[in-house]
Amino acid sequence: MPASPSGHGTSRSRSWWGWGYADAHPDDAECIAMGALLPGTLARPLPIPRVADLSMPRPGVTPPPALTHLLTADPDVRAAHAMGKAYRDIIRALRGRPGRIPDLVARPTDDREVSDLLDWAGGQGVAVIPFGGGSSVVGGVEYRGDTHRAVLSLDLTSMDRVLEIDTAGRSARIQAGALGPVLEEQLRPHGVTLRHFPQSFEFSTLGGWLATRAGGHYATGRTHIDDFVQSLRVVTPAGSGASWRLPASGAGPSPDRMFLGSEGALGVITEAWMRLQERPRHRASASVAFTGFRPALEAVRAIAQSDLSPANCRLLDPGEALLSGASHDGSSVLILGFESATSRVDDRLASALELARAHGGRGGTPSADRDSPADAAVSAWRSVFLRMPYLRDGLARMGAVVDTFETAATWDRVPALIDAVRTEVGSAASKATGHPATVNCRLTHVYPDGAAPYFTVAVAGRPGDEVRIWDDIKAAASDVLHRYRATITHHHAVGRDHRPGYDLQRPDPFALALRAAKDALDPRRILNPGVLID
Ligand SMILES: Cc1cc2nc3c(=O)[nH]c(=O)nc-3n(C[C@H](O)[C@H](O)[C@H](O)COP(=O)(O)OP(=O)(O)OC[C@H]3O[C@@H](n4cnc5c(N)ncnc54)[C@H](O)[C@@H]3O)c2cc1C
Repeated sequence: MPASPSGHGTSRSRSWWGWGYADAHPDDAECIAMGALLPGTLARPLPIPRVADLSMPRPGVTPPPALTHLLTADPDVRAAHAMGKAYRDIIRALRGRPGRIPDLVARPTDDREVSDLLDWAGGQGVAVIPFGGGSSVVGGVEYRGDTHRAVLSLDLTSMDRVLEIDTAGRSARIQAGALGPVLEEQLRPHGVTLRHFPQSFEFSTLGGWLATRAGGHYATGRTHIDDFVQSLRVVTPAGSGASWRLPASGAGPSPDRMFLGSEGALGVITEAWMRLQERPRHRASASVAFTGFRPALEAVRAIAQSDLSPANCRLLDPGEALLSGASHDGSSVLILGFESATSRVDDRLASALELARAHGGRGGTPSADRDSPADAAVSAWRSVFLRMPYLRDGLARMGAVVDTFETAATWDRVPALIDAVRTEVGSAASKATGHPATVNCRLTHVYPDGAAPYFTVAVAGRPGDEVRIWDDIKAAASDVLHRYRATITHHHAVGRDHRPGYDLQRPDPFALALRAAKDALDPRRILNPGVLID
């Protein structure tokens, strides 16, 4: 059995403690070079942690013979399922203090087996943590309680098939444990795609996307996975069921809406009918530089409020632009991209560039209408974007405190919100560490009525104190978001880390209804305890 969830058809092994493939992590020399850019970091990287060094108690529960073929207590597998992939998780693993390690990991292959595992766990007082790719960045896949007899990580990645394709209706029935590439590989021969590409695409699953309401690469329009859902099948401790496949329905509150974003606390999503698209044949992209960030925000608002609907409309502030190599002269950079399966997109790009220039944007030579961008800033940004999680882990090895958080707010609040986050989070980070901190911002998704700013914080930590420092930084960030009535998360989900912010954000009657749903569907409180509702 591999050391971590599927390497999806490759022989490469996944890192149990860090992002992605173990062989893709920066080596010591690269870590040291990165650390030199952040004053106060360590002289040498922390060693790569070893599972053999973890203290791992024996499983606190013995499964019945009928289920043993689905379960493993292999230490490598247990360690790989102990946490998600936030900075908080990476540094705890590096320090040899991961969260509570699950007693057992189960890999069911169908609904019946999921249901049998839930029945057994309910009878034994075992907490069940649904686990897709384990890419949660909000403490969504770890157990932090002490009221359950044992913890079972329910890994869905053996349920990874595209079961049916409805070509006429352009939709497919897909098992929830399919990792992004596994799912797309099965759709490709049919000329269709789900075309949902979160940054974590390679190592996250359809079920995880649905359970967290993930945000994909579309910057406008269909930004969240919700927009592609036709129906869901869910197994709960109280029974299983599927919603009808419908193109749209006005029949009362949507059953799918109850499980989208339910983060494994109400049931296990086992499959979904998903709306597909033809593969795009026409693409065009360009970047535009701005001297000031405010005019750039205005340009983005104008584009978001037009009917141009760019697939990519990422605004990078000067720090982000520098980090990704998109600019070296202190400019903010707007990356624009258009795509279509049916018609050329050059005119739409030209119109967006016109709007950007009307707000002071410079440059913006459109690429040819093809896949690889001609624009150097667009290319630079794309390659750093995909490598970024590996670099973050390298910086963590150098003792840096470095992670991201994201939000969304209406346009009337966006500029002041971004300023307040930069100032207040930057000063909280410096205060907590005694080192200068950087807080960079980009807009990942934009809407006619608002935008989703995404922040990256980097500061040298104090050895051994990194988790507390990050928690202080996150608390300062949550305070600002709450004050500006900006959501605690636009797409990273709530998990355990965002519970306080989520509790403040949701209306009381809704909390009552959620608690009632939890009572009805999970009466023994075994599913992902501590997430969304107690
Ligand atoms: C480097 C990096 C980049 C990221 N980029 C993005 C991004 O671009 N957009 C974005 O939205 N998020 C992003 N994330 C966050 C994360 O990838 C998403 O939350 C993703 O949707 C999680 O999918 P997963 O399969 O890994 O789920 P997991 O991490 O395994 O689980 C996430 C949550 O869903 C629950 N769950 C998982 N599967 C099921 C199921 N079948 N039924 C019920 N509950 C289930 C879990 O219990 C947990 O609460 C990123 C994370 C990292 C580390």
